[in-house]
Amino acid sequence: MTVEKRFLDAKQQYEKWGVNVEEALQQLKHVPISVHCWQGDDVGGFEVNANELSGGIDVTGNYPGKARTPDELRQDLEKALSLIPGKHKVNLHAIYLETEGEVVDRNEIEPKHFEKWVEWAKKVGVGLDFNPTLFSHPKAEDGLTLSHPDQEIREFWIEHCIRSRKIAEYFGKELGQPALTNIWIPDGYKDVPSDRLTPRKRLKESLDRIFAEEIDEQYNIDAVESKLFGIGSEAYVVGSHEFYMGYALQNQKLCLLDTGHYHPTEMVSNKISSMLLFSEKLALHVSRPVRWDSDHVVTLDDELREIGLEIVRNNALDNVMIGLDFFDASINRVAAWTIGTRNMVKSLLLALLTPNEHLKELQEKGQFTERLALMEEFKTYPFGAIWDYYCEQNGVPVQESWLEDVHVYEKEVLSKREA
Ligand SMILES: C[C@H](O)[C@H](O)[C@@H](O)C(=O)CO
Ligand SMILES: [Mn+2]
Repeated sequence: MTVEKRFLDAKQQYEKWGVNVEEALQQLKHVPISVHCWQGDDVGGFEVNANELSGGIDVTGNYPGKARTPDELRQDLEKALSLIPGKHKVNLHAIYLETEGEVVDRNEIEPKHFEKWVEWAKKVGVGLDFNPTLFSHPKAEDGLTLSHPDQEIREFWIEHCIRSRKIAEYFGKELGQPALTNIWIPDGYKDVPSDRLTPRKRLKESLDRIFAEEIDEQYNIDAVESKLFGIGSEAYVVGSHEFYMGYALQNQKLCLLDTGHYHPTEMVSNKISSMLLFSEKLALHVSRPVRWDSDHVVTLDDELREIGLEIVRNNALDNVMIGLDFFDASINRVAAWTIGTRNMVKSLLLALLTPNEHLKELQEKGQFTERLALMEEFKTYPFGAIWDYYCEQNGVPVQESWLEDVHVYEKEVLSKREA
């Protein structure tokens, strides 16, 4: 049976519930997922004086063929994007600058260092997002940056972040869509602090300095990313969820929720409706924590499906900036991007195909038996036939056939890269 025939049969089953399938597919095409470049080279970057990965994050595995240069990383990203339906964005970190061999420190970065990324983005038709990199640097080695007691170190990182926003503004102007500048810092303490307030006061002052210049949101949108703990900051993180939720609300910035940055039973999906009641937009780093903030490749698990449902139920496809954040070096890195991003798109499609208004009515009427029964039955509705058609319509491989493309790419390209 052809993809289209299966699609038409499945479409009828959803239409029975008033779902407009064609409209859902059209909506989905316009939801960009921000694909994180750092999965492609294990968060290494291209600084001339590159440092070991730090900041309490970790990459495990040594699968051969990782990108070693900007051109290789862009080549790998292009391959992955060719296997993912829809038009997306690529998320860069400051350490992915290109300086023609010149040593450029974090407080010296400029838009010109990202010109090749912009040229590439125009060529492949993607938007760009940006992140200042406040880790993997000598001035971050004691695990404090924007909240550091040493003002000189704070000034260094404040300058880095100020420059990062200007680079994002450059992306926005060049590419005709706003770039998200997301600030995450590793600041915290391994053991129980004697003073939780003072570092947070310093962080607030630093952020106020960083955001002092108003930048038009048609070019740059600011986000701040919270965290619960990291390796070496198990007892206390300066930029906690409460800190950034308050700071974002008070300063009209986006709070960025990373799904690996909360207690294991605390679900980001459960936070979205509350956050959107008080702020117009929010940002996500969709990841998969296994035992800790392990940054596993995103799978189509219950939490991912619930995140998709919350975004759609809250009519927030234009208000939630969806980024991915995982780095797995134990598998083919192009496959990792492909699996994680296709799953994020699947999650949104599953939500768009759900008769959400009907389910809301059942809840309002207290018909909890029907609510539960239907939510469970919809899980086995023929979603796959719709997804396969969406992939075919968008010119990307259907079902697992993309894996063969990755195998060929690995044989012809990745395997030829010496470590
Ligand atoms: C590389 C990213 O900045 C990093 O993963 C950050 O987003 C984070 O989630 C740290 O745990
Ligand atoms: Mn993150």
